[in-house]
Amino acid sequence: MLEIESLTIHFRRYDGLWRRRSVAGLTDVTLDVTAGEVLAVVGSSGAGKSLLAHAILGILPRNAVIEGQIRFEGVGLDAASLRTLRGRRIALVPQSIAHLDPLARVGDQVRWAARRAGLPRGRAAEASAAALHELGLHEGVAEAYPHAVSGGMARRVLLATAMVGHADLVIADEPTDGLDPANAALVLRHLRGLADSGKAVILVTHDLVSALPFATRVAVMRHGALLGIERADDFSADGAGLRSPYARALWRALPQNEFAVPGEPRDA
Ligand SMILES: Nc1ncnc2c1ncn2[C@@H]1O[C@H](COP(=O)(O)OP(=O)(O)OP(=O)(O)O)[C@@H](O)[C@H]1O
Ligand code: NI
Repeated sequence: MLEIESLTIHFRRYDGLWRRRSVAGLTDVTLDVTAGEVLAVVGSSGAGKSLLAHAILGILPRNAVIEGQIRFEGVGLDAASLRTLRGRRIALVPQSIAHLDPLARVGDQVRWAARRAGLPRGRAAEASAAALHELGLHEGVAEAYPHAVSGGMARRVLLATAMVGHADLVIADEPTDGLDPANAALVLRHLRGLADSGKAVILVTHDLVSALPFATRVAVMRHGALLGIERADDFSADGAGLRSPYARALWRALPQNEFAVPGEPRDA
């Protein structure tokens, strides 16, 4: 469904008045996402995960210089194609709950997302109520302003705005940040459900362990580069099935795995 080929992003910056400098963001990232799968994109802070998400949606800042190809169902993504795809066939769950409009009731915001996705007025109201309900948010929540809902609820509202238009590709940027384990699992179950119903999901997260039960494949990023794409199932036992040495090291270093590595000293 989505193909990214040799995506490189850098940022132009001015040092003082005259000197221009270029700061690397992403380097030569190639990956694809197919219908029916959850691709988890993992990496520590600053790895470039959000940049990747924003590049797909075409919402990078003006000083970003982009090279490479991004194709959605074979069509190159550019400003024109994105205008029709964004919010309709490709949806974003943004990383920060600050992206809710503080001056609008949350139910209205979900309804607007449905309208933007092309649903007629009546259907949009219905779909928005259904999406909120499905995520365990009762009717009172729809009437509330963002400041009056908890962080966990706000996260689910953001997920509802992305789900309501039945986009084919949902990009969720840290959708479980700040959620307790039960709510995090609820959100991840929903994303998995989208994939199981034939959509494609990109799940950006720094929490590999929580994502694994719901992911099909895992793309491991570090310092703006893609270090490998692994099958989620290969993150098991001592990780011998993992192809990238970094992914293997990452897996073996997890606290719960420290005894699972046969024949290796624990502090190696
Ligand atoms: N507008 C910009 N100008 C210059 N550099 C930027 C800009 N936006 C992002 N970067 C840099 O790109 C790198 C990757 O940032 P990104 O937000 O993608 O990281 P991330 O993996 O999403 O991290 P986190 O887990 O903290 O959200 C960072 O080093 C960041 O400073
Ligand atoms: Ni991020």
